[in-house]
Amino acid sequence: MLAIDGLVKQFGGNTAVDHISLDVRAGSFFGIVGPNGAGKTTTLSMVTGLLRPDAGTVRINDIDAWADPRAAKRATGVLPDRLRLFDRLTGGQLLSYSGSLRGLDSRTVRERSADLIAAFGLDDAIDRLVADYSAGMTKKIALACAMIHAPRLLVLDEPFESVDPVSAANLTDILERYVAGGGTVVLSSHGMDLIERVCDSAAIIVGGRVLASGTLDEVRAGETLEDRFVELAGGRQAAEGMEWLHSFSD
Ligand SMILES: Nc1ncnc2c1ncn2[C@@H]1O[C@H](COP(=O)(O)OP(=O)(O)OP(=O)(O)O)[C@@H](O)[C@H]1O
Repeated sequence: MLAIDGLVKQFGGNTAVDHISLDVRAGSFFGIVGPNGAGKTTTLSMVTGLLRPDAGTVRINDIDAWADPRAAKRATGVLPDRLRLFDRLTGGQLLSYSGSLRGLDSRTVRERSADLIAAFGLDDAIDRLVADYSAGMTKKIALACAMIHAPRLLVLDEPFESVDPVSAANLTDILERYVAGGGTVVLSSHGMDLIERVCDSAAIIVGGRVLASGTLDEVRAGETLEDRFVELAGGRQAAEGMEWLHSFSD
């Protein structure tokens, strides 16, 4: 469903993504983990057409995403990092707008919006401006907008950040049903437990490179995902120094 081959991105002298290759099969729930600054957002931005790669290819459903971006975008729903939404619209208006942009007729938009609003538990918020939403509610409306055109692939950059546990469980449920129906999810997250619970495959990215990828069991290699992650990311750092922090200001 998604084939990433030899992706490279440099910012000045810094290689943020260093020949990343990943294969995500259709119907997979794929988690990407990595320390801060590992290159996860940069990789996902190149997958979704938001950032041009210096080298490498991205194929979505056998479409070269950079040679035929329109076709690739039709197949993809995206929740980018640091998302800027048209937040002077209400949640309902934003959903309609997203549906229209995707070429859906108004009846389909109405029907799907109603389903999404119910599924995401946004009934009470739908007539309020998105600018007034909490961070978690903003994630939910953005995810609903990403799903309205029924894409084959969902690419979600930290979808659970700021989302409360009940909503996260609800959101996981929605995504699991989407995958059970043949959809494919690729998400990045710092939530190891969550990835272990919901994903069937994963990749650990450190320093712009894939250090492990495959089924969850292959990546864990007999450990917990968190232990394997910490090991590959260079181990835990002993918190030394900063004795001044115990001197307290008063
Ligand atoms: N627009 C940019 N200009 C310059 N450097 C950038 C830019 N975007 C990302 N970088 C750098 O590229 C590297 C990878 O960043 P990226 O945002 O992809 O990491 P990440 O794995 O998503 O991190 P986090 O878990 O903290 O979100 C970092 O060193 C970052 O400073």
